[in-house]
Amino acid sequence: MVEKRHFYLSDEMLRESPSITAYSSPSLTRRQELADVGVPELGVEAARKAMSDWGKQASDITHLVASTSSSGCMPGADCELARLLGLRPSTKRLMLYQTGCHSGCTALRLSKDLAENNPGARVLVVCAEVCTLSLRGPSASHMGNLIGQAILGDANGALVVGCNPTAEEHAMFELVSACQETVPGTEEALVSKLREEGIVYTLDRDIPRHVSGSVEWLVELVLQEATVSVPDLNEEVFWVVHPGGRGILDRIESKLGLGEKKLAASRAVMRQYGNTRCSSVILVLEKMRRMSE
Ligand SMILES: CC(C)(COP(=O)(O)OP(=O)(O)OC[C@H]1O[C@@H](n2cnc3c(N)ncnc32)[C@H](O)[C@@H]1OP(=O)(O)O)[C@@H](O)C(=O)NCCC(=O)NCCSC(=O)CC(=O)O
Repeated sequence: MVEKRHFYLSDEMLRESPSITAYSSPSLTRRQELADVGVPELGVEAARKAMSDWGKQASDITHLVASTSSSGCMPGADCELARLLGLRPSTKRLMLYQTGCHSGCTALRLSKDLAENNPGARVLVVCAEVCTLSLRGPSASHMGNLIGQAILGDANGALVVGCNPTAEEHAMFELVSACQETVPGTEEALVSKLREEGIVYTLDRDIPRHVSGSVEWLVELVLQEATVSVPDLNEEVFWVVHPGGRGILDRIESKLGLGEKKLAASRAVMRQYGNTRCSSVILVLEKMRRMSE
């Protein structure tokens, strides 16, 4: 289902750093050097587009929530993003490192709380991913790694979150409610470890089954928390689902009995970019927005 992916790492960079394309070779320093530059460099492009869409100035941003699983350093990518964007030094920054694919939703959830609890706040959310820490060659004994190498790609997404839009602001989505649930017994399903050879992750073959096994009660819970009644999950509901993998989307669709067009935005992003971890959800929101237009 993945037809195209985009990578920050060029052929030249890979040839210069063969330790990155080996399955296991000490390479953390080189990987981190590339991520130190790549994450803010690409994140800033997404942020500039989101801010120009929003139509206001960098000085109007009060908070910055940045997320990536591609790096880890201090001062963090948030600091460099703020500098490159010309945000005010008093901008309140929050950096989310190594929080995985669900971090796009985590960033949205946090930005909602920040916007609702700080009158006039305008929160810039930047989700930036480059595969510099996790790209590696195959190993016959590590299928979960190979699956990840086959579906993950690089992409960056950004948006501005606030409450009570002014006359010049045009809100595109409303964050009605946000929640997080930990599904018991899935702690070992997706594991990512930072080692001398970079990030080594393992995707369990049962991930699609775990997701589809809990999606019904999770959707019920979300609707309950949002105090929204949805008699038919196909009617008047738009679905923005993290494109984790084709198997995951297929199983969610069949478990919830969704019509084939309901996950079209997620499938389009999967086709054009692959699974881009925390930025995926912003890409799907953007796709949904364009499809709705
Ligand atoms: C990769 C796929 C598209 C392949 O789908 P297919 O229908 O082509 O094939 P399939 O599922 O039947 O799998 C083919 C064979 O590979 C095996 N297989 C599949 N996944 C495996 C894994 N992770 N580890 C070991 N083996 C695996 C299957 O058991 C099967 O073996 P046999 O033939 O012996 O039966 C799908 O399996 C999928 O979407 N998987 C989920 C990918 C995933 O984990 N995404 C989450 C990414 S992380 C993320 O999004 C969050 C984060 O990072 O935080």
